[in-house]
Parts: sequence; C-alpha cells; structure tokens
Amino acid sequence: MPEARQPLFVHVGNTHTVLALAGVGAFRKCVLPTPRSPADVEALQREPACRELLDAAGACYLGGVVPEAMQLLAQRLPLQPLSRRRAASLLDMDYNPPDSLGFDRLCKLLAAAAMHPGETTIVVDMGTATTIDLLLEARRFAGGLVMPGEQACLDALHAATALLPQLEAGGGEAYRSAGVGTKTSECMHLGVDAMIVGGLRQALDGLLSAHPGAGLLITGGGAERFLPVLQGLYPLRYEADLVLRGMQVLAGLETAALGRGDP
Ligand SMILES: Nc1ncnc2c1ncn2[C@@H]1O[C@H](COP(=O)(O)OP(=O)(O)O)[C@@H](O)[C@H]1O
Ligand SMILES: CC(C)(COP(=O)(O)O)[C@@H](O)C(=O)NCCC(=O)O
Ligand SMILES: [K+]
Repeated sequence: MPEARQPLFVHVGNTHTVLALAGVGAFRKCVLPTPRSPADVEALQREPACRELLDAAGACYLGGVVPEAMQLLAQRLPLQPLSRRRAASLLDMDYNPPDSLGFDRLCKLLAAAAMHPGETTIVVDMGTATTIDLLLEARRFAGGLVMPGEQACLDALHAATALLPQLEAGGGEAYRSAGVGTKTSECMHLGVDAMIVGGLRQALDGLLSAHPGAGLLITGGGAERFLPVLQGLYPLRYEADLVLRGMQVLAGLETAALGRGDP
C-alpha cells in the first residue's frame, strides 16, 4: 500500500500565515506575512519552502481569523476549511455569542484539552493580540481577556503622536524590573514591555488565585522573548504549535466522521 500523504494545516493569523505539514513529532513549517492581495498569494505560492510543503501534502486544511485573507488563499489553493462550529461544539461555551470566539482561540483550547485531559488550564497567546483564556476541567470555556500585542502597542504610539517613531517588536532582552530609557526608542520599548509583563501578571495572579491548581500554557510569536521573565514568575509551559495541534484534533474528527480514519 502506498504511504499516506501527511495533512497540511494552513493557519491565518493577523500578522503571520503558517503552512505546517504534520509528520512524526514536529511540524515542517513555512511562516509568511498574512496575504492582503492576490499578488501576495501568488508570491506565497512561488516561495520554494511553501511550494515544497504544498507538493508533499495530502489533505490541506484551512483555518484562521482573517476572513479576507482566507478567501484569497482558498481561491488559489485546494484548501478545506475546518469547521468552527464543530470546534465550538466540543466545548461548553460561556461566550456570547459562542460563534464570535476566534478560531485560533478555539483551537488552542482543543489542544489544551487534548494535552491535559480533565484539567483546568490557562492559555496565553502573545500574537498580534495577547489573549488569556480559561478552560475549566478541559471542557468548559469560561472566557478570557484580550490585550494588545507588542507590535500593536508600538503601532498605536506611532499612530497617535507626531514625534514617536515606528518601531518593530522583538529584539533585546524583555523588561525585568527597574529601568528607564535614555532615548526615545528605549523609553518606548521599555514602556511597552513593562505594560505587557504588568498586564499579564495582573491577569494571571487574579486567575490563579481563583483557580490555584490551573496549568499554564503559553504560545505565539511574541512569547519567546518574554519567557525568561514570565517563567521566573509562573510555571508556564511553552508550546510553539498550540493552534496547529488544535487544528490537528479538529481535522482528525472530521476525517473520522467521514469514515476515513485519522489523517
Ligand atoms: N521578531 C519578531 N518578528 C515578528 N513578530 C514579533 C517579533 N517579536 C515579537 N513579535 C510579536 O509577535 C506578533 C506575531 O505573533 P504571531 O503568533 O505570528 O501572530 P498572529 O498569529 O497573530 O499572526 C507580532 O505582532 C509582534 O507583536
Ligand atoms: C483575538 C484575536 C484578534 C487574536 O488574533 P491573533 O492575535 O492570534 O491574530 C482573534 O482571536 C479574533 O479575531 N477573535 C475574534 C473575537 C473573539 O475571539 O472574541
Ligand atoms: K493571539
């Protein structure tokens, strides 16, 4: 029997689109800016690393939180949208309306439930936005918080002022405790970092005092730089591919329902 081709997962975030080929253990990934035009999708198709993953893939599954970009991708690539409704139906939702919860947040909750059956878990995602979500006993989504991510904070400072420059997120060690900047860009980076760490501490301290046994998972493109600071404060486990793991859970259920077994 010929070897089954691995499924490909395409996740469309507000900043990055990830193509990820499932394999034994880790995903093989290609990460690009989320497309905003047909020309961007064509450029993505020409990108050798993406081409290679698309050529190697069996079924290709699509999900994300940028409808226009997902439409552009689905017009040009053989992508099968994963059902948000099915994902939501797997949890008890204290969210109003339940449909409005982002696909990425749903996927991270499904991944957390699969990784920690029966457990209460707090999921932190430092992406375009930073989200903190509370999953009770691997079943009930109790709700969450949404904060601006690092780049969004820097963009807002530039957009709202005449003299503050446009800065890029990342780079350098994340803010620890005391410290002041002695030039504009340093003041902005320190201020935004302090706001992010302070905001996360405020939210996590509150949630952990209400749910002392909760497990903590962290993911997202902005997470790695903050890990040394945050892991000094909380027993956070870093999982780079939480959204993709959730998409994998969902795709497995969809193919099982069609009688095709696991993808
Ligand atoms: N070196 C970096 N390059 C890109 N984004 C970074 C970097 N460092 C931190 N970030 C933050 O990570 C965010 C992107 O994270 P990602 O998980 O890819 O987002 P999304 O899933 O929303 O597309 C950026 O908006 C920015 O705030
Ligand atoms: C909160 C988000 C913007 C996070 O997106 P991301 O930072 O991962 O690109 C996204 O999950 C979203 O658009 N959600 C819809 C609204 C909601 O979850 O209530
Ligand atoms: K996010």
